[in-house]
Amino acid sequence: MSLGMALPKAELHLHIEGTLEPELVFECARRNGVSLPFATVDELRLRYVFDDLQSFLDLYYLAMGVLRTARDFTDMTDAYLARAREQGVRHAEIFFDPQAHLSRGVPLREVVDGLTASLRTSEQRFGISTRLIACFLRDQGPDEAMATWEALRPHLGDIHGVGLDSAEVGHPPQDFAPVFARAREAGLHLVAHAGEEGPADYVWQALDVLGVQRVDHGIRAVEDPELLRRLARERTPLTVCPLSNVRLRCVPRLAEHPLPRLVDAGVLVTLNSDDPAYFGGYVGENFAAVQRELGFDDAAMREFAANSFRASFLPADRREAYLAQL
Ligand code: HPA
Ligand SMILES: [Zn+2]
Repeated sequence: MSLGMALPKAELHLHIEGTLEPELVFECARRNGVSLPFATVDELRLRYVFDDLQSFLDLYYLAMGVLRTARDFTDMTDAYLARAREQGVRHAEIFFDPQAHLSRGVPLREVVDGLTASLRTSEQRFGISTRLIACFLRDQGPDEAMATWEALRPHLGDIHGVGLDSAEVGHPPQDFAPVFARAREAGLHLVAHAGEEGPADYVWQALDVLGVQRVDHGIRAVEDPELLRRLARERTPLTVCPLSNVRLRCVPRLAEHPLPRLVDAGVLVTLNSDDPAYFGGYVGENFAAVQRELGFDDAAMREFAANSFRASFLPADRREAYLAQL
């Protein structure tokens, strides 16, 4: 097994709905009586070629339409944890998209119960500690985000943070200042996707207006030297997803990924899979691809793994215990 696969690591940028493999899409469709616009698993897999973020999101929201019951969410999460364990994951901070299910008439109780039924015993079964982060769909606007926040309130015992995802361009972080302020007052951790397809200015807004503790993606920060200095000085982590960036054509090829420039600027970078069922690899495969294509040495790969624990929302003593394993 390659070093990248074997290294103990935390995964901090993982959409649980993006772990839905085609086989489970068909299994859930069958048991829920949902009809699909593809005949076979292979036909679905052939669609996994994307021009940009939106073309991916169209298929991502379509496929997750088969998730109807708590059991579906439990099975999907169990399958992710089993795959993640094989790739060295010891801790996972997992995103889910409440609005993508509420809008289809699936009660939030069903979603959260299904996810937590798996996560509650993830340490015993898979040796993976977990946290759950609810993301607002930025393209559905700030009012719907606030309504979603209200719907989430009865579930806050199971939710550790909020994030911001979906179609980025034209939906700047600053629009979501009120709902992030509520989450902050409730003591939640704050993250946001910014600088994936959107400009470096969205990263500034995520930091200054939303007050996020980590930036998801953030790769377009390389276009702004002042922003790089800020991220490095404040040790604000970026959760970079290399295979995702190539598949969604944010970066033409892995060999041209801005990762080395981010590292050289002193930014605390982590490596993650984003939507591994769709982007050709789980987190260990992202580590392996980065080492192969960008020529990082073993010490640099260990540093990415160490960063994943440093950037986690675990308490300091648990972070230190994980770091001691590296
Ligand atoms: O990479 C992503 N970007 C934005 N929204 C998303 N939702 C799932 N994956 C993504
Ligand atoms: Zn993402």
